[in-house]
Amino acid sequence: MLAVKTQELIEKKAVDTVNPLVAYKQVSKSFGDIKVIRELDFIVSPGEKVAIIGPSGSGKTTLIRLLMTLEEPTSGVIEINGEPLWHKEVKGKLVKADEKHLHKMRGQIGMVFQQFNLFPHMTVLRNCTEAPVNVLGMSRKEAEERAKAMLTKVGLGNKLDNYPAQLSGGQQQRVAIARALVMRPKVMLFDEPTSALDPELVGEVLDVIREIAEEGDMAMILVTHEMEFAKDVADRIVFTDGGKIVEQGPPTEIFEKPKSDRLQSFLKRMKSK
Ligand SMILES: Nc1ncnc2c1ncn2[C@@H]1O[C@H](COP(=O)(O)OP(=O)(O)OP(=O)(O)O)[C@@H](O)[C@H]1O
Repeated sequence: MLAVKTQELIEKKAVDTVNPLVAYKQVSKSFGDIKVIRELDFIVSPGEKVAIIGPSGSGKTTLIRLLMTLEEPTSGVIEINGEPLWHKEVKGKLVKADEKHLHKMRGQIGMVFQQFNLFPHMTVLRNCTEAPVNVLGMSRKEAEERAKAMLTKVGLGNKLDNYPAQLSGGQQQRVAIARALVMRPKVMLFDEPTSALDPELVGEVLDVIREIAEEGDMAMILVTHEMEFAKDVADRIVFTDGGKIVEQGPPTEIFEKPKSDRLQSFLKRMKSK
């Protein structure tokens, strides 16, 4: 049986929106004694593009690792399309989810990390077909067709048979983006996707992300230190500090009329960098 609080949170409607794609309800995450995320409520609508900004250590990466099921909340509930990520119903009772449930939920999410995490011994094409074949059960033929289309979309249709080591960092990150897209996720998570790149390679990766964002239907949650990019791409900017959302709103409000002292001084520091 679940704790009463968890049960109540699952039953509680997410604030502010009728059918959120993603809902964090009172989510906290601690590592030992350190509370990194604090009773956080956060929603993302279908197709919405959200950029998360905030000082180093404010919990941005942890926030999206929780959705990717790479971390488990210490308390609170996360839902995708109204279905709890870490809990499932068995015979009318909510219980802790098993690996099968997590696997199914994870199938709706794509993630692109700072490091590209490609398999070095596999070709570019193979890197993009392993998960759809092994995780989604897609036929290899369909996976290859879809992978080729996604690799072409990110400008790498001519690199199918190359190995990661033969590509630049920017190209490797574009493979990682194509690999996530092949899975047809409902939401794509980007964790500082350009921070491991040489400065001259940042633009090509941002351009690809921008293009995907403009296509529209997939939601995106993007952790970034690139303020101009966040302004361009996001429908909403979320400013986190101390494991909480301090302020959020459309880019024009957040960047041009920041309300809180903490956001004002963060933006000042970012400008002077
Ligand atoms: N697995 C872990 N074990 C212990 N502490 C962790 C772990 N993961 C994160 N932390 C701590 O949690 C805090 C928040 O980390 P997180 O990476 O989420 O912040 P961030 O806002 O993404 O930072 P940055 O902008 O520097 O990437 C940091 O103090 C970090 O050291």
